[in-house]
Amino acid sequence: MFAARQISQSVFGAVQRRTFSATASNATKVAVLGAAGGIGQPLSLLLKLNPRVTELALYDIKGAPGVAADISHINTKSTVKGYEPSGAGIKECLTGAEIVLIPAGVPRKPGMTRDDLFNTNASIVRDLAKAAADACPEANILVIANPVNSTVPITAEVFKSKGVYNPKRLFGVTTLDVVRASRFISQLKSTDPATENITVVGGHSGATIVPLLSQAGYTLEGAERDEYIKRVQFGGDEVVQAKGGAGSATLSMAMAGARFAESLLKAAQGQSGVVEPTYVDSPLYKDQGVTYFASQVELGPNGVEKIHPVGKVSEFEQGLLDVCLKDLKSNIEKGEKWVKENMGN
Ligand SMILES: NC(=O)C1=CN([C@@H]2O[C@H](COP(=O)(O)OP(=O)(O)OC[C@H]3O[C@@H](n4cnc5c(N)ncnc54)[C@H](O)[C@@H]3O)[C@@H](O)[C@H]2O)C=CC1
Ligand SMILES: O=C([O-])CC(=O)C(=O)O
Repeated sequence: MFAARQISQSVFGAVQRRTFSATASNATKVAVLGAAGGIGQPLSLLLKLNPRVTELALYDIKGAPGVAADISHINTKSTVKGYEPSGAGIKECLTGAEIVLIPAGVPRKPGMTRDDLFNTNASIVRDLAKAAADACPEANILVIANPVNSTVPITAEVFKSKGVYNPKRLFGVTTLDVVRASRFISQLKSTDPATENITVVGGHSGATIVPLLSQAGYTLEGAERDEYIKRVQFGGDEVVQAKGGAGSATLSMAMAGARFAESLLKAAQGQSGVVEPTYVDSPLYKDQGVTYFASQVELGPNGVEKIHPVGKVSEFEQGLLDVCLKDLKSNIEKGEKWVKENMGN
């Protein structure tokens, strides 16, 4: 238990570290769909180290029992079980889950945009969302699979079609953008990255990722500003290039996913004031036809507790937001249109 506490403290961000408690008060089942993948494996590892998780259910079309057997030897209290499409399958994996993380889907190769993944990942997410809507309609669903701007609306439409949609329980995981924005500013300003917490709003691809440096009291100018914004917006591409065809960010994403899950668990277990930026069904720009938007969201026992407004932004940031909203609207509409035409059985 001591080791778990130390590792958890070192992997989660500043907000988590200030408030971290190692006491698991509730029985909490967490499911990972796509658990044998590049993100799924380290994410499952980090969840095994989280004392708030009491049962870990790992599903993949291949390899999950092996990952589960491996992780189950770690000396923390939670139980771990792997599931494949055959046998007990996804239904048993999901039944009773409080949190379902979905990193299942193909990653990018150099030269691709996240939207290029749509054709493959839309149907994967749709089918997993159907399984979750049937087996654990009240769970918190955390969508990691790209393109997040579209896969979240797809998930929502599936839940709506089954009459179990609760907008407070559906989250697009954009935590990695916050992690990057915080890390990259710390490199420019020589600060401790663990104490930075840059708000990032919008969505999760290129120009839809809008870091709000002004809200952290920072002003960058000229080329330095442009390079910073580009690095945050295209941080994913930096990793895709460096991996040279072997995939996209997995380890930093696992950390980001585990951080978001930890925030939800803390809020579910009664801690107040837990705030994370996340891409949710949001009223903020509905009047402009943008029905999902990432902003600071206070989490609570019912999922989304309060969606904070974007707040004061600089003129430059307003320009970024205008571009973001245009792209986001078309990403959302694409997902909704596709799933309505391809809902299947
Ligand atoms: N939201 C974010 O910030 C980020 C999202 N991503 C996205 O996460 C996704 C996964 O990335 P990686 O783990 O690197 O890919 P990966 O290819 O290493 O792993 C994906 C896993 O999903 C499994 N899978 C495929 N279809 C499935 C199905 N129907 N049911 C269950 N499992 C299924 C595969 O067998 C594989 O194990 C990609 O779409 C990627 O773009 C990646 C990084 C950051
Ligand atoms: O870039 C990608 O394709 C994976 C991703 O979403 C990220 O690293 O932010």
